[in-house]
Amino acid sequence: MLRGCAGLLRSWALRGPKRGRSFSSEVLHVDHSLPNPSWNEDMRLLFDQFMKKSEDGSWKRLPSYKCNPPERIEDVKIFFPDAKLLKEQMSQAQQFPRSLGEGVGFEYAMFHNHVEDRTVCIFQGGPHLQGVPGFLHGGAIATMIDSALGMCAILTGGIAMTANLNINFRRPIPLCSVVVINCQLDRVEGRKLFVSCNIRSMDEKTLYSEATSTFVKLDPKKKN
Ligand SMILES: CCCCC/C=C\C/C=C\C/C=C\C/C=C\CCCC(=O)SCCNC(=O)CCNC(=O)[C@H](O)C(C)(C)COP(=O)(O)OP(=O)(O)OC[C@H]1O[C@@H](n2cnc3c(N)ncnc32)[C@H](O)[C@@H]1OP(=O)(O)O
Repeated sequence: MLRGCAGLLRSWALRGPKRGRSFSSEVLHVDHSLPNPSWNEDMRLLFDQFMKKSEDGSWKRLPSYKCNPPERIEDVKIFFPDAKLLKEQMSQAQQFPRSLGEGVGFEYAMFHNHVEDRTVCIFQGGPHLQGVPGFLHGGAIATMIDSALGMCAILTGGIAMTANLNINFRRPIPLCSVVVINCQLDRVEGRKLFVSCNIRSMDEKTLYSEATSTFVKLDPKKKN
């Protein structure tokens, strides 16, 4: 199903990539987990359904930006005191899944349920994420899985990194279709957070992928 893809490519071709643009702080601090014109009907429908579920406070939409705010960078610096974070590099740094143009890469929104330790990510993979013609690249799928599982782990356990990620790709995901990544925290053992997820079609009939992962909470006593 390539619904919406042609239109996206057309608008990308018409506008062209914004070459050499320096990002203003306004652009960098836009919340990208809100609907934009590239979202197709399915994506909007799911978004609205989860916003409805968020009304009683059980689910919370997770805002998402191209750049981490300074306080987040400070949080992480505690664990990497010797890291040479060059000012110039840091000023250009962006969250990988937010680094592509609107509609052509990773379009997603995440919602978290603190009581159930679950994170849901609705994901529309754009035309620049192609692997086998017409389908998403496995690396793009892995990126979204890692990001969604990462949020699930970090929101429960604090700052942690992916130590291990196992994915079974069961069915190819059509480019520009909308899928749902359902993540859950399975258990915690010391600093290890065991999380898992599946990726399903909107109607839940197709199981595209399943994954399990171990995140390890960073230890401030260790010099990373
Ligand atoms: C990721 C930074 C998050 C920053 C958060 C900040 C702000 C939040 C804002 C936005 C969030 C944005 C994104 C979040 C979403 C996505 C996150 C993406 C995450 C990544 O994309 S991240 C990149 C890839 N990731 C790495 O680059 C890790 C490289 N790696 C290491 O840095 C170390 O390896 C580390 C730290 C993992 C562990 O090192 P360590 O020295 O602290 O711990 P140690 O080795 O002692 O192990 C302690 C216990 O974990 C067990 N253990 C260790 N390794 C294991 C493995 N592979 N499999 C199974 N179990 C394992 C041991 O067996 C022991 O278990 P036990 O205690 O039972 O003996």
